[in-house]
Amino acid sequence: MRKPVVLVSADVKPIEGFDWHAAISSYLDALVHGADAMPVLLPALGPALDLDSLLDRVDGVLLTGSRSNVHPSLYGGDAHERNGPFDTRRDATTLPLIRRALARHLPLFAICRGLQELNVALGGTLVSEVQDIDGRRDHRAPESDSMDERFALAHHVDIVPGGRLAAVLGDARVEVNSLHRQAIGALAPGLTIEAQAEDSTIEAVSVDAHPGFALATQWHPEYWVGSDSASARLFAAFGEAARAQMTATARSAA
Ligand SMILES: N[C@@H](CCC(=O)NCCCC(=O)O)C(=O)O
Repeated sequence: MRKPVVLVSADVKPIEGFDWHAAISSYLDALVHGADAMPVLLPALGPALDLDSLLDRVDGVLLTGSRSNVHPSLYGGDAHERNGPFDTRRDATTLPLIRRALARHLPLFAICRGLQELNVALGGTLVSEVQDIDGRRDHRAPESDSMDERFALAHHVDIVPGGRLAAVLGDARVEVNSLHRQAIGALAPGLTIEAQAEDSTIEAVSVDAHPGFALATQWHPEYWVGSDSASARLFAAFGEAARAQMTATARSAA
């Protein structure tokens, strides 16, 4: 049976003297094994891309995390190098992609940097170096060469009762990993908070005008999708939404 196809954001990475367009395998593996969907990488080619030609052919969009930060010039922030590293080609690709995908009501799942891109794409802002803000915890990954240690569950988040995330995870507390220096500052118009950390950091949002799955998490459910129940439920729900999109598209084409 045909499986839904999900467009996955890519970073631009210098490797062996060339620019590569790349995504971490855990996101791709989570789509295949957690969402039963087929990932297709979207190169960060910015305005060279005809996004409608791509979005006509997919059933969902996944925005991955990245160590790079959304360029501060896109939300009136301090564009100093200390707020880097940056990936302006990714920014130039994902921000218009988000707006076009939402306009089409395509299922959208945004993770970490992806949540930050969603907030900026819709007119919100970010704060940098969250750990230096009074009253905030350190949300950065632990110093370690072990990815399991870097992505270890680090703190709990409180899910907003009755919200769209609660519909997937239930309205309790979930333990999440934490690998970020930035966070949502001013929430964009049209976004609703779905979960917060104890220090009030926004940890998940949904898109008000979207009729289906349009969720973003500051944490990384892709990493433990094979062993963590909340992670698995998120990717299963996203896969179900992409499958429904695929079916609806096929019906309208018939
Ligand atoms: N750069 C942003 C977003 C953080 C993010 O997406 N982290 C994923 C990469 C994790 C890692 O390998 O360190 C921020 O810092 O807020």
